[in-house]
Amino acid sequence: MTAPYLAAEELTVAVGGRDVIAGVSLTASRGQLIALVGPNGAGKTTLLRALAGLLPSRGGLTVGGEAVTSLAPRERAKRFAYLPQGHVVHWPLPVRDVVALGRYPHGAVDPARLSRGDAEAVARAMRIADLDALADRPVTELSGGEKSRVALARMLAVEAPVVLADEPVASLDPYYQLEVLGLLQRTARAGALVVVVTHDLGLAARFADRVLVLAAGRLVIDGTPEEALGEDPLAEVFRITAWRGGAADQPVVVPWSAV
Ligand SMILES: Nc1ncnc2c1ncn2[C@@H]1O[C@H](COP(=O)(O)OP(=O)(O)OP(=O)(O)O)[C@@H](O)[C@H]1O
Repeated sequence: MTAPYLAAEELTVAVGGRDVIAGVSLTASRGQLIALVGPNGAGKTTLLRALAGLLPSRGGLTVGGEAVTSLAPRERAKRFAYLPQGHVVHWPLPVRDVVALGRYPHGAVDPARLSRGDAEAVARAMRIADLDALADRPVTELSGGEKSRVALARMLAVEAPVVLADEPVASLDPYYQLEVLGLLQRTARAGALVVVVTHDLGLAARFADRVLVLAAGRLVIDGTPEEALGEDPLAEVFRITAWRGGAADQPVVVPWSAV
């Protein structure tokens, strides 16, 4: 196992006067795809934002051995690529220019005048997200799923060591759900630490190396998909039963009934 790249020690996040995240400790290495799961309101988005230094927190938080709070905003934006939930762009910019916004932390302020390195990163992200055919279309005219892929490509264009994606497949059809999880898995295999928030326990089981289960702001399970999505955690945390099996050496979890 490679050395931890991201470390949180007793991380606590207060929102609206109460601790929404309470004493979360974890370490994570580059090369891993981690699924962050939990019921509605458990604190997944809050934890993801806090890990990127987008929310003030108490406790320890380091990235690459440095305190996240010690990093200048631009340096933080280079270390953490963050895909917010339900991301929308309201300006009718061409898809390619929206993806180029991902190079802003690297100093690219004008999509029409990208350096060669920035242009190559944008082209890589567009290709990975299967957007070449949409490159010149105004982003406002795309379908919800197409917009999601643009947001994903913008995030990938950062080429950051840590990728934090909040429900990246929520509005995608099954083909692109599998494609996007597959590409995030390849991004992890290429050396990034990828954390994905999802309600799709089947995709979490199928693609994640490790699953973090959050309940009422606490990290209650940190384990393999088999451990984290076993019968007891599903009943106690998610209040469901599931059909569990395996295919091609991968765990299969199909939510079955509410308990
Ligand atoms: N700005 C805010 N002010 C007050 N409370 C907030 C704020 N943002 C989040 N919360 C509360 O913090 C808790 C965790 O919210 P969060 O969005 O992190 O949960 P989540 O696990 O991502 O939920 P979901 O699965 O529904 O997206 C919720 O109870 C929510 O009401």
